[in-house]
Amino acid sequence: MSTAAGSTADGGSTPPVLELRGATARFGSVAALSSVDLALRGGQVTCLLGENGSGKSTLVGVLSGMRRLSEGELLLDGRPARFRSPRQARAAGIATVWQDLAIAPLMSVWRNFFLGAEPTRGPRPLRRLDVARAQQVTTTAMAGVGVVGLDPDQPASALQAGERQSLAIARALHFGARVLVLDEPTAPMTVAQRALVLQSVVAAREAGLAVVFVTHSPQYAHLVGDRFVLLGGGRVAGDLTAEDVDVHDLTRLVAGGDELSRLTEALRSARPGH
Ligand SMILES: Nc1ncnc2c1ncn2[C@@H]1O[C@H](COP(=O)(O)OP(=O)(O)OP(=O)(O)O)[C@@H](O)[C@H]1O
Repeated sequence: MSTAAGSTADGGSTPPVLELRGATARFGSVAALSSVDLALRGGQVTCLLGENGSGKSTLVGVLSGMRRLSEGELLLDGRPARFRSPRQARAAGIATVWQDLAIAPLMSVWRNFFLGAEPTRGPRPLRRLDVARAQQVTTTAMAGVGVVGLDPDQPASALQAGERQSLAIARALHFGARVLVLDEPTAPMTVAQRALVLQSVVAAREAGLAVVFVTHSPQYAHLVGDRFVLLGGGRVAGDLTAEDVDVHDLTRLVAGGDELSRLTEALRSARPGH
């Protein structure tokens, strides 16, 4: 439970890449998020857990440029940032893998990987697509997140759910994202497919990205998470590190909000520097 000297209450010693301070997002009179503080650091997997309606999707929307804050701020590298669209967030290095991830099913896997950013070769007026290189880059990038032996030329519709997520994560890594926001699909996945997704999450952490993993499963969260942020009613109901809780405790805490708030408070006051 102890933290290294100089570390902060959320378990990190490096400055956050992306941070929310007092983030509030309203839909009319409903506050989907209320005064949320969240610091996301490179090389750390932050799992976002909470019941249906607790504000997870709204938080993902805020981080990814889909939703504006009603109050509070979003900081990128310590400076206030305002994303007017997902495109702007992407350009700032925030890659989001949506629950209902869209792919172009009839296009090949490598086409889906590059989506308009394909490598070219030859001098300018005659420049053409470097298909062989695009295929090789796709194969290597997919192997990097644990999908080996893939035919990059097959239609993307042949990919299974977990492989599609891996494709999006491999893409984010290849194109230099600094933050990966992964909104886990609610549709059932086989254990093997889920394992692939978790492997991709680990690959992203190892590449130094700040990863936000939104999941309904404390068990899967505990396998890869460094930190667990539990939302309840749009507020942060718990903020724990992997050192604070084992998987059994985490499962129990996700199911019982009151106990969780008490534990989080107790841990916070026990941490050095508090
Ligand atoms: N477009 C909207 N208009 C009005 N209220 C909304 C809208 N989107 C979300 N809300 C409300 O905001 C709150 C948080 O919803 P949100 O979808 O962020 O939760 P969630 O944790 O992602 O839930 P789920 O796990 O079901 O996706 C809920 O009370 C929800 O009803």
